[in-house]
Amino acid sequence: MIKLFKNLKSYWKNIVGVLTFTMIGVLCELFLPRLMGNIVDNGVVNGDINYILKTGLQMIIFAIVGTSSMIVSAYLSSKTATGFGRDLRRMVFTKVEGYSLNEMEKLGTSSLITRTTNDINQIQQVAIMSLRMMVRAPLMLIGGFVMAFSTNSTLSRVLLISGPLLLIVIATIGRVAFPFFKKIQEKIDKINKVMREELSGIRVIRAFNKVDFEKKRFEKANKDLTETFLKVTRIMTLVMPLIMIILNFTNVAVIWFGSNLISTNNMEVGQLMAFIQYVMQIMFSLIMVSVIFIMIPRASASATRINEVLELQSDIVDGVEKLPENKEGDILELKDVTFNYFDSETPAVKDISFKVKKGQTTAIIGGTGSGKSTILNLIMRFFEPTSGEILLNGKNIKNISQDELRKHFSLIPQKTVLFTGTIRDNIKMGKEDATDEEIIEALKIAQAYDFVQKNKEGLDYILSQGGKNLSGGQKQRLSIARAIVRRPDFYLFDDSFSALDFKTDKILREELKKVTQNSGVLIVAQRISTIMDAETIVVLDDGEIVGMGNHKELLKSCEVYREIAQSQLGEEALKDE
Ligand SMILES: Nc1ncnc2c1ncn2[C@@H]1O[C@H](COP(=O)(O)OP(=O)(O)OP(=O)(O)O)[C@@H](O)[C@H]1O
Repeated sequence: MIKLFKNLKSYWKNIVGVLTFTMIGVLCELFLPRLMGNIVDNGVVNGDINYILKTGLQMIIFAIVGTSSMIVSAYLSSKTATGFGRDLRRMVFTKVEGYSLNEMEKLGTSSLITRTTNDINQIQQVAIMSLRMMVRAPLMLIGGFVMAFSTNSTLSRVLLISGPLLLIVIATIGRVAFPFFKKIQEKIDKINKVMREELSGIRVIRAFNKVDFEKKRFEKANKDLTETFLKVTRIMTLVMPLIMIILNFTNVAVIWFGSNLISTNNMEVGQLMAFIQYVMQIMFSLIMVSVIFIMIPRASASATRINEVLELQSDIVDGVEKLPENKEGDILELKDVTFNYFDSETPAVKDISFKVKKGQTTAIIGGTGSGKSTILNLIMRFFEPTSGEILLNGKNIKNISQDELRKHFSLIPQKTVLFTGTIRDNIKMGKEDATDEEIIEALKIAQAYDFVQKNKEGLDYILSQGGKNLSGGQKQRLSIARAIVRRPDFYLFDDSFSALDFKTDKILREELKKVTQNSGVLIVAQRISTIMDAETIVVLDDGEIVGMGNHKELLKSCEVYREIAQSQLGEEALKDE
């Protein structure tokens, strides 16, 4: 947690303010019992009204200054802690943005969300408490003790027993509770995960009548979290009664011994009253410390989880070299690329070598799970190849920055992702400064303009989260338009025509040809009709290339391709080839 708190450095002015105002506040509070004792011993006992009024006025001034200082200190500490929380959220977000998909999978989306929200909240709470209490409590403790000792040193011995006793009780309870706090955060992760799956998969869950099953799954996670909370709460409920017992016994002891001292004329009544207040201040400062100690274990479990995110080194490091100028005939080349997912021993793709030339279409075909999407993910550098290299214009993509690399590509992912906002906003993701004319042209090529035009809002039609107010095919066409508007050097289509009917698929590809003449096109497809015109077709089977060439060549040379073609086009169609 200390590591995280180092980020408070930029708030040093606020922190100095908190310390100063807390100090003033505490000093004022410490003087009040002394003044009250004086009123009793010197004013009340002697019947000196003037003294009472004068000292009373001093008490009012001390009270006003003390309270005002505490208000300023509370304001500054809240401002600092919330700013600190905002900084942490920003740091985590920026770090996660730089992760490769491997790291994302290692930590898990739900856990990353909990860490950015709930865990950072814990730290923020502790920061507020610490700023307010960490100065106030020790200052009050020491100041109270000094004042109590200076009021009556004999009676102060009572504090030497009750003070440490209180600390021992609090420390023991904190120690027992610590492991549970870590578990609580993990269980919140779990509940978030179930909730996320339930919400995103609600249609499938209902369609398969799995609502009860999901309910049970949620109940289980919920019960698990509740039980852990209960366990920790049971332990924590011991804190207050134990503190109160010690506090009350201390008071009884102070009054008992104080009365004896008064009866032997070694103490005055006002002094005893002031002493009792100091005891209260000391004990309450110990309670404040205990509250922090109770919060620290949970926050420190959260801090560990946040540090895990901040310290996880991405296996993808930005290169610094510049990409050579684009020329006609620039190519993307994969050379003996092999890749294993982090939790898998067998490679998802193995020894992959092929080229994607500008002005040509290259296609990848293969059964499900044969590694087609993996190849596109490697080209976009979402993952780093385990071995082999990917070259763009002859330069290993490792050596250039990810921004620089991705500028040259438009990826049309298998699962369409659209964002909340207008159609215009979504298309502009491809090119920030795209004009309406460019957007409309892209929509026309992507065969999306007709349905966009049908809405009276046109480009201003607002898409709900994930584009849920559109059909699968409409979403896919918008995703294609977003890629087209960019006019990249390379288009990567990951099974991006699957939701289109055959006719639209055909027209779209014909239109596409007009704008991709100077670009390299890499198409991953299941449908042979989508890719049979490609200059080069790469046939994948179980992560390995089993054939490469054009349609005609592959029909002759590649058994796997022939089988796919046969199953999709029929024996008759193949006879004409
Ligand atoms: N994130 C992942 N973590 C672990 N293994 C994965 C991951 N994604 C894919 N795989 C595995 O890698 C292999 C290749 O997957 P990939 O998604 O590249 O196949 P694909 O050919 O695109 O399949 P499809 O046509 O069904 O989309 C599969 O065996 C799959 O189980």
